[in-house]
Amino acid sequence: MTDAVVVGAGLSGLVCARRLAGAGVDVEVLEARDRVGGRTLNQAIGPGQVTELGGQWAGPQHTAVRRLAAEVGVETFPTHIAGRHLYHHAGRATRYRGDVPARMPLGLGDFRLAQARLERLARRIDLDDPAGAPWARRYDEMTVETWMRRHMRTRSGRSLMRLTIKAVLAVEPREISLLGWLFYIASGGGLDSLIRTDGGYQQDRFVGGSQEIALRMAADLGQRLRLATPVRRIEHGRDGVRVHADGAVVDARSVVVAIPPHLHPTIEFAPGLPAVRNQLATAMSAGMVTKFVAVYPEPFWREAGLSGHATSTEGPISMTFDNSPPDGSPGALVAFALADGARALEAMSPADRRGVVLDALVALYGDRASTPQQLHEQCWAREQWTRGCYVGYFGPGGWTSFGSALRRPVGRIVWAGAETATHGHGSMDGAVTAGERAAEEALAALRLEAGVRA
Ligand SMILES: Cc1cc2nc3c(=O)[nH]c(=O)nc-3n(C[C@H](O)[C@H](O)[C@H](O)COP(=O)(O)OP(=O)(O)OC[C@H]3O[C@@H](n4cnc5c(N)ncnc54)[C@H](O)[C@@H]3O)c2cc1C
Repeated sequence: MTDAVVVGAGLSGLVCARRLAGAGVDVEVLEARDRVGGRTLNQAIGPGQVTELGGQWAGPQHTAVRRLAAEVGVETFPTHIAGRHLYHHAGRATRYRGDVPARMPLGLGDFRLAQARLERLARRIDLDDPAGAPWARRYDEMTVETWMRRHMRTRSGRSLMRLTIKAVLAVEPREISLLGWLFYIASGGGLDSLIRTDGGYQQDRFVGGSQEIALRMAADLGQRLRLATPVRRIEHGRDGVRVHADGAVVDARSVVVAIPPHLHPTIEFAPGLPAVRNQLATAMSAGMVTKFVAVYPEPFWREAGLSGHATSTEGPISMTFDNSPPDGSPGALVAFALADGARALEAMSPADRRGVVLDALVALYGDRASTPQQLHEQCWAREQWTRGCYVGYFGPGGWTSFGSALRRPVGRIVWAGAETATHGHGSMDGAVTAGERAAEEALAALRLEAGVRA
Protein backbone atom coordinates (compact mmCIF):
# COMPACT_ATOMS: atom_id res chain seq x y z
CA MET A 1 0.00 0.00 0.00
CA THR A 2 1.29 3.45 -0.94
CA ASP A 3 0.80 6.51 1.28
CA ALA A 4 -1.01 8.82 -1.12
CA VAL A 5 -2.46 8.96 -4.61
CA VAL A 6 -2.91 12.26 -6.38
CA VAL A 7 -5.56 12.41 -9.11
CA GLY A 8 -4.63 14.93 -11.83
CA ALA A 9 -1.24 16.27 -12.91
CA GLY A 10 -2.14 19.92 -13.39
CA LEU A 11 -0.15 22.45 -11.38
CA SER A 12 -2.12 21.75 -8.23
CA GLY A 13 -1.74 17.97 -8.27
CA LEU A 14 1.95 18.16 -9.18
CA VAL A 15 2.71 20.69 -6.44
CA CYS A 16 0.89 18.50 -3.95
CA ALA A 17 2.78 15.38 -5.04
CA ARG A 18 6.10 17.25 -4.99
CA ARG A 19 5.43 18.45 -1.47
CA LEU A 20 4.43 14.96 -0.30
CA ALA A 21 7.45 13.34 -1.95
CA GLY A 22 9.67 16.00 -0.36
CA ALA A 23 8.27 15.01 3.04
CA GLY A 24 9.27 11.41 2.43
CA VAL A 25 5.78 10.19 1.60
CA ASP A 26 5.24 7.44 -1.01
CA VAL A 27 3.07 9.10 -3.62
CA GLU A 28 1.68 8.18 -7.03
CA VAL A 29 0.11 10.61 -9.49
CA LEU A 30 -2.50 9.42 -11.98
CA GLU A 31 -3.19 11.71 -14.93
CA ALA A 32 -5.90 11.18 -17.56
CA ARG A 33 -4.18 12.98 -20.42
CA ASP A 34 -1.00 11.89 -22.16
CA ARG A 35 0.66 15.08 -20.91
CA VAL A 36 0.97 17.08 -17.70
CA GLY A 37 0.02 20.70 -17.05
CA GLY A 38 -3.79 20.51 -17.37
CA ARG A 39 -4.98 24.04 -18.10
CA THR A 40 -1.45 25.17 -18.97
CA LEU A 41 -0.40 24.17 -22.48
CA ASN A 42 2.55 25.28 -24.59
CA GLN A 43 2.33 25.59 -28.35
CA ALA A 44 5.48 25.49 -30.48
CA ILE A 45 5.54 28.36 -32.98
CA GLY A 46 9.06 28.10 -34.31
CA PRO A 47 12.42 26.46 -33.55
CA GLY A 48 12.79 26.71 -29.77
CA GLN A 49 9.91 29.21 -29.57
CA VAL A 50 6.60 28.67 -27.81
CA THR A 51 3.46 30.51 -26.93
CA GLU A 52 0.64 29.39 -24.65
CA LEU A 53 -2.88 28.15 -25.29
CA GLY A 54 -3.90 27.99 -21.61
CA GLY A 55 -2.99 29.90 -18.45
CA GLN A 56 0.03 32.10 -19.03
CA TRP A 57 0.30 35.34 -17.02
CA ALA A 58 1.44 35.96 -13.47
CA GLY A 59 1.37 39.20 -11.54
CA PRO A 60 3.67 40.40 -8.77
CA GLN A 61 1.04 39.24 -6.26
CA HIS A 62 1.37 35.65 -7.51
CA THR A 63 4.23 34.85 -5.20
CA ALA A 64 3.59 31.10 -4.89
CA VAL A 65 3.78 30.27 -8.61
CA ARG A 66 6.73 32.64 -9.04
CA ARG A 67 8.57 30.93 -6.17
CA LEU A 68 7.80 27.51 -7.65
CA ALA A 69 8.96 28.61 -11.11
CA ALA A 70 12.23 29.87 -9.64
CA GLU A 71 12.68 26.56 -7.79
CA VAL A 72 12.37 24.55 -11.00
CA GLY A 73 14.47 27.03 -12.99
CA VAL A 74 11.79 28.77 -15.08
CA GLU A 75 12.27 32.55 -15.44
CA THR A 76 9.71 35.26 -16.09
CA PHE A 77 9.72 38.07 -18.66
CA PRO A 78 7.49 41.13 -18.90
CA THR A 79 4.39 40.97 -21.09
CA HIS A 80 4.86 43.23 -24.10
CA ILE A 81 2.50 46.14 -23.49
CA ALA A 82 4.38 49.23 -24.76
CA GLY A 83 2.36 51.43 -27.13
CA ARG A 84 -1.28 52.35 -27.48
CA HIS A 85 -4.10 49.88 -26.90
CA LEU A 86 -7.27 49.63 -28.95
CA TYR A 87 -10.89 49.79 -27.86
CA HIS A 88 -13.38 48.54 -30.45
CA HIS A 89 -16.86 49.77 -29.66
CA ALA A 90 -19.84 50.93 -31.73
CA GLY A 91 -18.06 50.10 -35.00
CA ARG A 92 -14.91 52.12 -34.24
CA ALA A 93 -11.48 51.13 -32.98
CA THR A 94 -9.96 53.97 -30.92
CA ARG A 95 -6.49 54.14 -29.40
CA TYR A 96 -5.95 54.64 -25.68
CA ARG A 97 -3.36 54.37 -22.95
CA GLY A 98 -3.87 53.06 -19.41
CA ASP A 99 -6.03 50.25 -18.06
CA VAL A 100 -9.43 51.20 -19.44
CA PRO A 101 -10.44 53.31 -22.45
CA ALA A 102 -10.93 56.98 -21.54
CA ARG A 103 -12.74 57.99 -24.76
CA MET A 104 -16.23 57.83 -23.24
CA PRO A 105 -16.17 60.01 -20.13
CA LEU A 106 -19.72 59.23 -19.00
CA GLY A 107 -19.34 55.47 -19.36
CA LEU A 108 -15.92 55.48 -17.76
CA GLY A 109 -17.17 57.53 -14.82
CA ASP A 110 -20.05 55.08 -14.40
CA PHE A 111 -17.62 52.14 -14.56
CA ARG A 112 -15.26 53.70 -12.01
CA LEU A 113 -18.11 54.42 -9.59
CA ALA A 114 -19.34 50.84 -9.93
CA GLN A 115 -15.79 49.57 -9.44
CA ALA A 116 -15.39 51.60 -6.24
CA ARG A 117 -18.70 50.25 -4.98
CA LEU A 118 -17.80 46.65 -5.82
CA GLU A 119 -14.40 46.98 -4.17
CA ARG A 120 -15.97 48.43 -1.03
CA LEU A 121 -18.30 45.43 -0.86
CA ALA A 122 -15.48 43.00 -1.70
CA ARG A 123 -13.46 44.24 1.28
CA ARG A 124 -16.16 42.75 3.51
CA ILE A 125 -15.67 39.25 2.09
CA ASP A 126 -14.01 36.62 4.28
CA LEU A 127 -11.95 34.65 1.74
CA ASP A 128 -12.08 31.50 3.89
CA ASP A 129 -15.86 31.63 4.11
CA PRO A 130 -17.40 34.03 1.55
CA ALA A 131 -20.92 32.80 2.29
CA GLY A 132 -20.59 33.07 6.07
CA ALA A 133 -21.75 36.66 6.57
CA PRO A 134 -25.44 37.34 7.31
CA TRP A 135 -25.72 39.56 4.19
CA ALA A 136 -24.10 36.98 1.89
CA ARG A 137 -27.39 35.33 0.89
CA ARG A 138 -28.78 38.62 -0.46
CA TYR A 139 -25.76 39.04 -2.73
CA ASP A 140 -25.75 35.39 -3.72
CA GLU A 141 -29.37 35.53 -4.91
CA MET A 142 -28.63 38.36 -7.33
CA THR A 143 -26.78 38.03 -10.63
CA VAL A 144 -24.15 40.61 -11.53
CA GLU A 145 -26.34 41.58 -14.51
CA THR A 146 -29.18 42.51 -12.16
CA TRP A 147 -26.79 44.48 -9.95
CA MET A 148 -25.41 46.34 -12.99
CA ARG A 149 -28.89 47.30 -14.17
CA ARG A 150 -29.72 48.63 -10.71
CA HIS A 151 -26.50 50.47 -10.03
CA MET A 152 -24.99 51.51 -13.35
CA ARG A 153 -26.54 54.32 -15.36
CA THR A 154 -24.93 54.18 -18.79
CA ARG A 155 -24.98 51.56 -21.48
CA SER A 156 -21.28 52.10 -22.23
CA GLY A 157 -20.36 51.75 -18.54
CA ARG A 158 -22.28 48.46 -18.35
CA SER A 159 -20.65 47.37 -21.58
CA LEU A 160 -17.23 47.96 -20.06
CA MET A 161 -18.15 46.08 -16.87
CA ARG A 162 -19.56 43.20 -18.96
CA LEU A 163 -16.31 43.06 -20.89
CA THR A 164 -14.31 43.12 -17.65
CA ILE A 165 -16.21 40.19 -16.16
CA LYS A 166 -15.85 38.23 -19.38
CA ALA A 167 -12.13 38.96 -19.57
CA VAL A 168 -11.55 38.01 -15.94
CA LEU A 169 -13.86 35.01 -15.53
CA ALA A 170 -15.04 34.01 -19.03
CA VAL A 171 -18.67 34.20 -17.94
CA GLU A 172 -21.54 36.56 -18.78
CA PRO A 173 -22.73 38.74 -15.87
CA ARG A 174 -26.09 36.92 -15.97
CA GLU A 175 -24.34 33.63 -15.11
CA ILE A 176 -22.65 34.58 -11.84
CA SER A 177 -23.93 35.86 -8.53
CA LEU A 178 -22.84 39.18 -7.12
CA LEU A 179 -21.34 37.27 -4.16
CA GLY A 180 -19.28 35.14 -6.57
CA TRP A 181 -17.98 38.24 -8.35
CA LEU A 182 -17.18 39.98 -5.05
CA PHE A 183 -15.31 36.89 -3.86
CA TYR A 184 -13.30 36.79 -7.06
CA ILE A 185 -12.46 40.50 -6.79
CA ALA A 186 -11.39 40.06 -3.15
CA SER A 187 -9.42 36.91 -3.93
CA GLY A 188 -7.58 38.72 -6.75
CA GLY A 189 -6.66 41.73 -4.59
CA GLY A 190 -9.11 44.14 -6.27
CA LEU A 191 -10.44 44.78 -9.75
CA ASP A 192 -7.43 46.84 -10.83
CA SER A 193 -5.12 44.01 -9.87
CA LEU A 194 -7.20 41.60 -11.99
CA ILE A 195 -7.26 43.76 -15.12
CA ARG A 196 -3.91 45.50 -15.09
CA THR A 197 -0.78 44.46 -16.89
CA ASP A 198 1.86 46.55 -15.06
CA GLY A 199 1.45 45.62 -11.39
CA GLY A 200 -1.51 43.33 -12.13
CA TYR A 201 -2.39 39.77 -13.16
CA GLN A 202 -1.06 40.16 -16.72
CA GLN A 203 2.34 41.60 -15.80
CA ASP A 204 4.66 38.70 -16.64
CA ARG A 205 4.96 35.50 -18.61
CA PHE A 206 7.17 32.45 -18.20
CA VAL A 207 10.19 31.88 -20.42
CA GLY A 208 9.64 28.63 -22.32
CA GLY A 209 5.89 28.84 -21.61
CA SER A 210 3.94 28.29 -18.40
CA GLN A 211 3.55 24.53 -19.02
CA GLU A 212 7.31 24.25 -18.56
CA ILE A 213 6.76 24.54 -14.79
CA ALA A 214 4.58 21.42 -14.80
CA LEU A 215 6.93 19.58 -17.17
CA ARG A 216 9.86 20.14 -14.82
CA MET A 217 7.93 19.00 -11.74
CA ALA A 218 6.85 15.90 -13.68
CA ALA A 219 10.46 15.11 -14.61
CA ASP A 220 11.39 15.25 -10.92
CA LEU A 221 8.54 12.88 -10.02
CA GLY A 222 9.70 10.37 -12.63
CA GLN A 223 8.13 6.91 -12.24
CA ARG A 224 5.74 8.18 -9.58
CA LEU A 225 3.64 9.77 -12.34
CA ARG A 226 1.50 7.77 -14.76
CA LEU A 227 0.05 9.49 -17.86
CA ALA A 228 -2.98 8.37 -19.89
CA THR A 229 -4.40 6.80 -16.72
CA PRO A 230 -7.85 8.33 -16.09
CA VAL A 231 -9.25 7.60 -12.65
CA ARG A 232 -12.74 6.06 -12.86
CA ARG A 233 -13.61 4.95 -9.32
CA ILE A 234 -12.45 5.70 -5.80
CA GLU A 235 -13.36 3.29 -3.01
CA HIS A 236 -12.72 4.81 0.39
CA GLY A 237 -13.21 3.58 3.92
CA ARG A 238 -11.70 3.20 7.39
CA ASP A 239 -8.72 1.19 6.24
CA GLY A 240 -7.68 3.12 3.16
CA VAL A 241 -8.60 3.97 -0.41
CA ARG A 242 -8.53 1.91 -3.60
CA VAL A 243 -8.21 4.02 -6.74
CA HIS A 244 -9.29 2.38 -9.99
CA ALA A 245 -7.90 3.91 -13.15
CA ASP A 246 -7.56 2.66 -16.73
CA GLY A 247 -4.74 0.14 -16.48
CA ALA A 248 -4.04 0.67 -12.77
CA VAL A 249 -5.47 -0.07 -9.35
CA VAL A 250 -3.66 1.63 -6.47
CA ASP A 251 -4.22 1.05 -2.76
CA ALA A 252 -3.28 3.98 -0.57
CA ARG A 253 -3.83 5.57 2.81
CA SER A 254 -5.21 8.79 1.31
CA VAL A 255 -6.18 10.34 -2.01
CA VAL A 256 -5.90 13.93 -3.15
CA VAL A 257 -8.36 14.81 -5.91
CA ALA A 258 -6.81 17.67 -7.90
CA ILE A 259 -9.29 18.04 -10.75
CA PRO A 260 -11.89 20.81 -11.20
CA PRO A 261 -15.07 20.18 -9.12
CA HIS A 262 -17.34 20.10 -12.19
CA LEU A 263 -15.42 16.95 -13.26
CA HIS A 264 -15.92 15.12 -9.94
CA PRO A 265 -19.09 13.41 -11.21
CA THR A 266 -16.93 11.69 -13.86
CA ILE A 267 -15.47 9.61 -11.00
CA GLU A 268 -17.57 7.07 -9.14
CA PHE A 269 -17.10 7.26 -5.38
CA ALA A 270 -17.91 4.22 -3.24
CA PRO A 271 -19.48 4.77 -0.82
CA GLY A 272 -21.09 7.83 -2.42
CA LEU A 273 -20.04 11.30 -1.29
CA PRO A 274 -22.09 13.33 1.18
CA ALA A 275 -25.13 14.97 -0.43
CA VAL A 276 -23.79 18.53 -0.25
CA ARG A 277 -20.50 17.47 -1.79
CA ASN A 278 -22.34 15.75 -4.70
CA GLN A 279 -24.53 18.76 -5.28
CA LEU A 280 -21.57 21.13 -5.09
CA ALA A 281 -20.03 19.37 -8.07
CA THR A 282 -23.12 19.75 -10.20
CA ALA A 283 -23.77 23.32 -9.00
CA MET A 284 -20.34 24.39 -10.14
CA SER A 285 -20.03 25.22 -13.79
CA ALA A 286 -17.03 26.45 -15.75
CA GLY A 287 -16.56 29.48 -17.95
CA MET A 288 -16.07 29.24 -21.70
CA VAL A 289 -12.89 30.34 -23.46
CA THR A 290 -11.51 29.69 -26.89
CA LYS A 291 -8.02 31.00 -27.33
CA PHE A 292 -6.59 31.71 -30.80
CA VAL A 293 -2.94 32.49 -31.47
CA ALA A 294 -2.06 34.06 -34.84
CA VAL A 295 1.64 33.90 -35.68
CA TYR A 296 3.35 36.40 -38.04
CA PRO A 297 6.99 36.79 -39.18
CA GLU A 298 7.28 39.80 -36.83
CA PRO A 299 5.05 41.76 -34.43
CA PHE A 300 4.12 44.34 -37.13
CA TRP A 301 1.64 46.18 -34.88
CA ARG A 302 4.54 47.42 -32.74
CA GLU A 303 5.82 49.49 -35.73
CA ALA A 304 2.44 51.22 -35.80
CA GLY A 305 2.82 52.20 -32.15
CA LEU A 306 0.31 49.57 -30.99
CA SER A 307 0.80 47.34 -27.99
CA GLY A 308 -1.18 44.42 -29.41
CA HIS A 309 -3.64 44.73 -26.52
CA ALA A 310 -7.21 45.41 -27.58
CA THR A 311 -10.61 45.08 -25.98
CA SER A 312 -13.76 44.85 -28.02
CA THR A 313 -17.48 44.93 -27.40
CA GLU A 314 -18.05 43.89 -31.03
CA GLY A 315 -18.24 40.31 -32.27
CA PRO A 316 -16.91 37.16 -30.72
CA ILE A 317 -13.30 38.29 -30.03
CA SER A 318 -13.31 40.26 -26.78
CA MET A 319 -9.63 40.84 -26.23
CA THR A 320 -6.17 40.47 -27.77
CA PHE A 321 -2.62 40.67 -26.42
CA ASP A 322 0.85 40.53 -27.92
CA ASN A 323 1.86 36.94 -27.17
CA SER A 324 5.24 36.90 -28.88
CA PRO A 325 8.21 35.12 -27.27
CA PRO A 326 10.63 37.31 -25.23
CA ASP A 327 12.69 38.37 -28.28
CA GLY A 328 9.58 39.26 -30.32
CA SER A 329 10.33 36.68 -32.99
CA PRO A 330 8.07 35.45 -34.42
CA GLY A 331 5.22 37.88 -33.68
CA ALA A 332 2.16 36.37 -32.03
CA LEU A 333 -1.23 37.83 -31.25
CA VAL A 334 -3.51 35.97 -28.86
CA ALA A 335 -7.24 36.53 -29.32
CA PHE A 336 -9.82 35.46 -26.74
CA ALA A 337 -13.40 34.46 -27.49
CA LEU A 338 -15.22 34.51 -24.16
CA ALA A 339 -18.54 33.18 -22.86
CA ASP A 340 -21.30 34.00 -25.45
CA GLY A 341 -18.58 34.92 -27.96
CA ALA A 342 -16.95 31.50 -27.62
CA ARG A 343 -20.33 29.75 -27.81
CA ALA A 344 -21.19 31.65 -31.01
CA LEU A 345 -17.94 30.51 -32.59
CA GLU A 346 -18.56 26.89 -31.59
CA ALA A 347 -21.73 26.92 -33.69
CA MET A 348 -19.64 27.61 -36.82
CA SER A 349 -17.55 25.38 -39.07
CA PRO A 350 -13.77 25.51 -38.44
CA ALA A 351 -13.30 27.48 -41.70
CA ASP A 352 -15.98 30.04 -40.77
CA ARG A 353 -14.53 30.34 -37.28
CA ARG A 354 -11.10 31.06 -38.72
CA GLY A 355 -12.62 33.66 -41.07
CA VAL A 356 -14.40 35.45 -38.22
CA VAL A 357 -11.26 35.53 -36.07
CA LEU A 358 -9.10 36.89 -38.90
CA ASP A 359 -11.74 39.53 -39.75
CA ALA A 360 -11.67 40.64 -36.10
CA LEU A 361 -7.86 40.90 -36.17
CA VAL A 362 -7.98 42.86 -39.45
CA ALA A 363 -10.55 45.28 -37.97
CA LEU A 364 -8.06 45.99 -35.17
CA TYR A 365 -4.64 45.69 -36.82
CA GLY A 366 -5.22 46.14 -40.55
CA ASP A 367 -4.66 43.94 -43.60
CA ARG A 368 -1.35 42.46 -42.47
CA ALA A 369 -3.29 40.59 -39.82
CA SER A 370 -5.20 38.66 -42.50
CA THR A 371 -2.38 36.26 -43.43
CA PRO A 372 -0.79 34.70 -40.35
CA GLN A 373 1.77 31.96 -40.93
CA GLN A 374 -0.01 29.87 -38.30
CA LEU A 375 -3.38 30.13 -36.54
CA HIS A 376 -3.78 27.95 -33.46
CA GLU A 377 -7.08 27.35 -31.73
CA GLN A 378 -7.85 25.84 -28.33
CA CYS A 379 -11.45 25.52 -27.12
CA TRP A 380 -11.14 24.37 -23.51
CA ALA A 381 -14.80 23.42 -23.20
CA ARG A 382 -14.26 20.81 -25.91
CA GLU A 383 -11.51 19.16 -23.88
CA GLN A 384 -12.70 15.92 -22.26
CA TRP A 385 -10.54 16.44 -19.15
CA THR A 386 -11.32 20.14 -18.65
CA ARG A 387 -14.77 20.97 -20.12
CA GLY A 388 -14.64 24.72 -19.49
CA CYS A 389 -12.37 27.50 -18.32
CA TYR A 390 -10.72 29.51 -16.97
CA VAL A 391 -12.18 28.25 -13.75
CA GLY A 392 -15.19 26.58 -12.12
CA TYR A 393 -17.67 29.04 -10.62
CA PHE A 394 -20.95 28.90 -8.72
CA GLY A 395 -24.13 30.28 -10.29
CA PRO A 396 -26.59 32.26 -8.11
CA GLY A 397 -27.17 30.55 -4.76
CA GLY A 398 -24.18 28.22 -5.16
CA TRP A 399 -21.83 29.78 -2.63
CA THR A 400 -24.41 29.97 0.14
CA SER A 401 -25.71 26.44 -0.49
CA PHE A 402 -22.45 24.57 -1.10
CA GLY A 403 -19.44 26.83 -0.50
CA SER A 404 -18.71 25.49 2.98
CA ALA A 405 -18.03 22.00 1.54
CA LEU A 406 -15.49 23.15 -1.06
CA ARG A 407 -12.31 22.25 0.85
CA ARG A 408 -13.75 20.00 3.57
CA PRO A 409 -12.08 16.55 3.33
CA VAL A 410 -14.35 13.52 3.11
CA GLY A 411 -12.71 10.82 5.21
CA ARG A 412 -9.47 9.99 3.41
CA ILE A 413 -10.27 12.20 0.41
CA VAL A 414 -8.62 15.62 0.26
CA TRP A 415 -9.53 18.24 -2.38
CA ALA A 416 -7.04 20.36 -4.34
CA GLY A 417 -7.23 22.44 -7.53
CA ALA A 418 -7.39 26.15 -8.35
CA GLU A 419 -11.10 26.19 -7.49
CA THR A 420 -10.32 25.48 -3.84
CA ALA A 421 -7.91 28.41 -3.46
CA THR A 422 -8.70 31.40 -1.27
CA HIS A 423 -6.16 33.87 -2.69
CA GLY A 424 -5.73 34.00 -6.45
CA HIS A 425 -8.77 31.73 -6.80
CA GLY A 426 -8.81 30.13 -10.26
CA SER A 427 -5.30 31.25 -11.19
CA MET A 428 -2.08 29.28 -11.55
CA ASP A 429 -1.01 30.81 -8.26
CA GLY A 430 -4.23 29.56 -6.67
CA ALA A 431 -3.57 26.10 -8.10
CA VAL A 432 -0.14 26.11 -6.42
CA THR A 433 -1.33 27.28 -3.00
CA ALA A 434 -4.24 24.82 -3.13
CA GLY A 435 -1.81 21.99 -3.91
CA GLU A 436 0.35 23.02 -0.97
CA ARG A 437 -2.65 23.22 1.37
CA ALA A 438 -3.91 19.81 0.24
CA ALA A 439 -0.45 18.30 0.82
CA GLU A 440 -0.42 19.70 4.37
CA GLU A 441 -3.87 18.20 5.02
CA ALA A 442 -2.84 14.80 3.64
CA LEU A 443 0.41 14.88 5.62
CA ALA A 444 -1.36 15.79 8.85
CA ALA A 445 -3.78 12.89 8.38
CA LEU A 446 -0.96 10.46 7.54
CA ARG A 447 1.06 11.54 10.59
CA LEU A 448 -1.97 11.23 12.83
CA GLU A 449 -2.59 7.73 11.52
CA ALA A 450 1.07 6.75 11.90
CA GLY A 451 0.94 8.06 15.48
CA VAL A 452 -2.14 5.98 16.20
CA ARG A 453 -0.54 2.86 14.65
CA ALA A 454 2.74 3.37 16.60
C1 LIG B 1 -7.37 29.81 -21.64
C2 LIG B 1 -6.95 29.93 -20.22
C3 LIG B 1 -6.29 31.06 -19.80
C4 LIG B 1 -5.89 31.19 -18.48
N1 LIG B 1 -5.15 32.27 -18.13
C5 LIG B 1 -4.54 32.30 -16.93
C6 LIG B 1 -3.52 33.24 -16.67
O1 LIG B 1 -3.12 33.99 -17.55
N2 LIG B 1 -2.98 33.27 -15.42
C7 LIG B 1 -3.36 32.38 -14.46
O2 LIG B 1 -2.83 32.45 -13.34
N3 LIG B 1 -4.30 31.44 -14.70
C8 LIG B 1 -4.88 31.36 -15.93
N4 LIG B 1 -5.75 30.36 -16.22
C9 LIG B 1 -6.16 29.43 -15.15
C10 LIG B 1 -5.06 28.42 -14.80
O3 LIG B 1 -4.50 27.90 -15.96
C11 LIG B 1 -5.69 27.33 -13.96
O4 LIG B 1 -6.33 27.86 -12.83
C12 LIG B 1 -4.68 26.31 -13.42
O5 LIG B 1 -3.77 25.91 -14.41
C13 LIG B 1 -5.47 25.13 -12.87
O6 LIG B 1 -4.60 24.13 -12.37
P1 LIG B 1 -5.22 22.87 -11.61
O7 LIG B 1 -4.09 21.96 -11.36
O8 LIG B 1 -6.04 23.32 -10.49
O9 LIG B 1 -6.24 22.21 -12.63
P2 LIG B 1 -5.98 21.57 -14.07
O10 LIG B 1 -4.88 22.29 -14.76
O11 LIG B 1 -7.30 21.53 -14.75
O12 LIG B 1 -5.47 20.10 -13.76
C14 LIG B 1 -6.32 19.02 -13.54
C15 LIG B 1 -5.70 17.79 -14.16
O13 LIG B 1 -6.52 16.66 -13.85
C16 LIG B 1 -6.61 15.83 -14.99
N5 LIG B 1 -7.81 15.00 -14.85
C17 LIG B 1 -9.11 15.35 -15.02
N6 LIG B 1 -9.91 14.30 -14.73
C18 LIG B 1 -9.11 13.26 -14.39
C19 LIG B 1 -9.33 11.92 -13.99
N7 LIG B 1 -10.57 11.40 -13.90
N8 LIG B 1 -8.26 11.13 -13.72
C20 LIG B 1 -6.99 11.62 -13.79
N9 LIG B 1 -6.73 12.90 -14.16
C21 LIG B 1 -7.77 13.71 -14.45
C22 LIG B 1 -6.63 16.80 -16.15
O14 LIG B 1 -6.25 16.19 -17.36
C23 LIG B 1 -5.63 17.87 -15.68
O15 LIG B 1 -4.32 17.56 -16.10
C24 LIG B 1 -6.18 30.19 -17.53
C25 LIG B 1 -6.83 29.04 -17.96
C26 LIG B 1 -7.19 28.90 -19.29
C27 LIG B 1 -7.82 27.64 -19.74
